[in-house]
Amino acid sequence: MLSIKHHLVAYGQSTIIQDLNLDVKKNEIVAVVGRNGMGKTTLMKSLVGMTPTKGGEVSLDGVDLTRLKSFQRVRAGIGFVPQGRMIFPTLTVRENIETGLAAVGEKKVPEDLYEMFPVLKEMQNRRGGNLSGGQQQQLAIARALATRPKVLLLDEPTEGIQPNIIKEIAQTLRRIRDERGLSIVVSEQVLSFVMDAADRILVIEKGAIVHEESRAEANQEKIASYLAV
Ligand SMILES: Nc1ncnc2c1ncn2[C@@H]1O[C@H](COP(=O)(O)OP(=O)(O)OP(=O)(O)O)[C@@H](O)[C@H]1O
Repeated sequence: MLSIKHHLVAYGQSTIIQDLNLDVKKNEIVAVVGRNGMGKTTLMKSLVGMTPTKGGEVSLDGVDLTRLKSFQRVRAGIGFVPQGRMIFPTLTVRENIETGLAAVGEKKVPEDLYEMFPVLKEMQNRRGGNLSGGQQQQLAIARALATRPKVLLLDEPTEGIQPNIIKEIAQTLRRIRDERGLSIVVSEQVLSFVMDAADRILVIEKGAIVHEESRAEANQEKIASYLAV
């Protein structure tokens, strides 16, 4: 499905992602966990083409993305929910989703997206900035799903979200996976969320995967030790 080989990302002289290898299977939810500054955002941005890569190969369903620009990667099936959600606060909910549709040349918000997020239908004419944090996260996910991705990337989706809503986001991700049959890669620091949402957990340190476990067999203490400051 998503195949990342010898991935290398650097800002100038400083290498941030070092020879990272990862295969994500169809229908799999993979969490990449790590402390602040370990390279999670850089990894996500480089996969969607917002940060240039220095080496390696990225392919999706056998299509080589390595040399594609961001909009081409989105058309090839990469969906992205950025850190901080980055919804457009002065646009309405519907207009926010439409910005995602524009990326793939469509206009009308598909009804199945509103079925998945009924609150967004109710609030479709409200400004995005007036939604709660959890609702904004749903909006950012809906905007990304509007491009009909094969793999959805989410960068720290629980950041700034109330603890009781964090559980809902985990359920939403599993529901999206079950209903849409896509793969998900999510970067995180909140271990409880990862244990709710992911099938496989990878620990990133200084841009390299240093530990990997399936959720079913995960040693939470060990993973927590990587997250401790
Ligand atoms: N545009 C940039 N230019 C130079 N260095 C950068 C740039 N963006 C990030 N870095 C550096 O790259 C490293 C990894 O940062 P990154 O944001 O990917 O980490 P992160 O794991 O996502 O952390 P956070 O949880 O704080 O977002 C850090 O040392 C950071 O200072």
